[in-house]
Amino acid sequence: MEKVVIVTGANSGIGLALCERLLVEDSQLRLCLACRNMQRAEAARTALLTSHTSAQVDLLHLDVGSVQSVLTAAKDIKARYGRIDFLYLNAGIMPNPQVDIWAFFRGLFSRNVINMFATAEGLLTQQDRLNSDGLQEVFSTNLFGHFLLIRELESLLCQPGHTSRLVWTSSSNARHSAFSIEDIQHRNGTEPYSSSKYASDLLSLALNRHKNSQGLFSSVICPGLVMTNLTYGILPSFFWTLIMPIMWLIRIFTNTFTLTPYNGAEALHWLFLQKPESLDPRAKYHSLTSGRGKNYTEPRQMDIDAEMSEVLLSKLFELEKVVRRKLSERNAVKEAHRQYLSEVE
Ligand SMILES: NC(=O)C1=CN([C@@H]2O[C@H](COP(=O)(O)OP(=O)(O)OC[C@H]3O[C@@H](n4cnc5c(N)ncnc54)[C@H](OP(=O)(O)O)[C@@H]3O)[C@@H](O)[C@H]2O)C=CC1
Ligand SMILES: CC(C)CCC[C@@H](C)[C@H]1CC[C@H]2C3=C(CC[C@]12C)[C@@]1(C)CCC(=O)[C@@H](C)[C@@H]1CC3
Repeated sequence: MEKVVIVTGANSGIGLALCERLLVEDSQLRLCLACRNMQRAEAARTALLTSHTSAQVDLLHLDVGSVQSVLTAAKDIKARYGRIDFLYLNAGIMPNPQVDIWAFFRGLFSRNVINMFATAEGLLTQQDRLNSDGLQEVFSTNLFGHFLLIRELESLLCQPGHTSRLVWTSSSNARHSAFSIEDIQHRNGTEPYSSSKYASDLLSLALNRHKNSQGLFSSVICPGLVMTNLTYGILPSFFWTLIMPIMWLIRIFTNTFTLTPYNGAEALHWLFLQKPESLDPRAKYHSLTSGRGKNYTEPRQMDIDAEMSEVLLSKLFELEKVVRRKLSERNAVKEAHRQYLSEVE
């Protein structure tokens, strides 16, 4: 039977490259591009169908940063598909990034230079804001929207006799010190991206502990540094093009500069081919590219703590309750308003 694969944030960058690679791997796939921007999603679908004319590529509207959109999309998925084989939780944002130039030059002449290029530790901050659900936007997009989606799809993801897989596009920028269990949304810090990615690493561990027995397996990957809209938000694309020879040079010292979306999707593609029982729930799977341009995947142990992952999970359940209650109150007010208008008209 054909596999059902859903990819969030599939209209560009690593998500789109993954879709292309998956169709090369298995042309019988039922591939669903779950995207916020439908115009870009349509363009991505057209591009995929140009090289895979008989492929089944569906589109689904999903804004992971909106609770209402996640609930509607999940309903749609349940109506369309009888099963889910892979759910790639790839959509992500890094708004208003700022590079600390002085820290960069200090790092350049320190012993920590390779780690700095691989993780951007101490180099990057972002400015976050509240979204219309009253949640921090980065937390909501990179983590909570995906969590809610999983919760809504539990009946499909945990079917007896069937294995389903979750794959998170995390980052080597995920850092314990950027995350606080007292402030899971990162309201009070300047590294919401790092915090949200660390939270996805924790959540994946907790999901494995609770859901493996029901046939649901979760993994996290880091695609390395890839030239996409996300990185063009850090430095303009012409600048990246200008320093490309330097980037190729750096690749000799660190294999984390994967640079192209195709290379960055390596670990996502590799996981598609693995048996879930053979995977380590405490490992992050890194897409790596050698100086000679060879792609490979390498597991590296994550700095995560099981106890903290349990606390995070219970906090997410709490927040889910609050968010659902707020949404139903908001919808009730909207409905009352609609009824009032229809009566006075
Ligand atoms: N590029 C890099 O170096 C690295 C990237 N990553 C991660 O890889 C993932 C993919 O990013 P990348 O390909 O680089 O960047 P892109 O900006 O190209 O892709 C991000 C995708 O996420 C989508 N997206 C953003 N917000 C939402 C939302 N609210 N709802 C639905 N979709 C949304 C975007 O859609 P839209 O067109 O609507 O904006 C886009 O399709 C992210 O999770 C990122 O954090 C991790 C490590 C390194
Ligand atoms: C290489 C150039 C001469 C100078 C570039 C300096 C910085 C802008 C980059 C150095 C390390 C990079 C990096 C990321 C962004 C750009 C840098 C800070 C990421 C944080 C992008 C998103 C991720 O998730 C990480 C895996 C990247 C880690 C490295």
